[in-house]
Amino acid sequence: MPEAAAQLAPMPLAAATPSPRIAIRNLDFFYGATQALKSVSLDFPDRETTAMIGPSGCGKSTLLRILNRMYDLYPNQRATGEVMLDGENIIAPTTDINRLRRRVGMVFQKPTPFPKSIYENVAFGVRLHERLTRAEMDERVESTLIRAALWDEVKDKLANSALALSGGQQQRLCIARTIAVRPQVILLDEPTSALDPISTLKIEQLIAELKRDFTIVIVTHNMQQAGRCADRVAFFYLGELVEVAPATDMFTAPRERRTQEYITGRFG
Ligand SMILES: Nc1ncnc2c1ncn2[C@@H]1O[C@H](COP(=O)(O)OP(=O)(O)OP(=O)(O)O)[C@@H](O)[C@H]1O
Repeated sequence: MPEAAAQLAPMPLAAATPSPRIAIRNLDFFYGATQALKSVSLDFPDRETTAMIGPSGCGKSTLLRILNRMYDLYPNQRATGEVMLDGENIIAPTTDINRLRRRVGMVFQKPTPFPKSIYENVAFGVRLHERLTRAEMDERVESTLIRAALWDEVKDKLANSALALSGGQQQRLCIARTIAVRPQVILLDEPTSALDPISTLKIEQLIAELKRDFTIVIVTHNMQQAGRCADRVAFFYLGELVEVAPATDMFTAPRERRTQEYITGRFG
């Protein structure tokens, strides 16, 4: 092919690789003078679950908190580099934080339902962003609770306090509250560490179900959980991303010695 024609020929498509919903490039993060993340570059593909693992203090939660600009609440915390969400650098000062937090929802380690009714827990965030009729809101609450695998357990007590639910039910309600506003990305910070094994299994099943519609990023200390839930696993050590790989490869044939030592329990 002549050179000019070759330049015009379409690039071959990487069909097997889904496009990243979030693309991080050269991300540094500082708590005052302490650098907690060092030149991290990492993609979070759409409709996949990525687990972040690594020993305590390696920067997993810091990275999660960057993705919805939680660090903005603290004046001495600072991120530099690029965190592109659908082409927009969300760490730029011009980012609309309210809009970002609607697009990127977060579920915390301990279930944190509002001290309100089950219905209100789901409806509250929706009201901040949308004007729905009563019937539309009823429909949103029901469909969301179905999606969060909680409807059958709560449909007859929607007016009851969310605080009367079990820990596992409360965490599913927190997931419902997050997905009710229709985000693109769901961040989960050790979402089952306060739960019993059966509740943990239900949340893991729910995560597997939700990834059909969302980009999911989960921080977990539990390697089995990462293996069960995640399509891809990213291993961090001392603020650096050591390697990222499909979950099956990461746990059977890690490329880096530090990853191998960590997943075989030699440190952390
Ligand atoms: N508010 C803070 N002020 C100063 N340093 C902090 C703050 N929060 C975290 N750090 C430091 O930043 C580094 C990364 O912490 P981070 O909480 O992100 O780690 P982690 O991998 O999530 O740990 P863990 O698994 O224990 O939750 C650690 O060295 C920690 O001491």
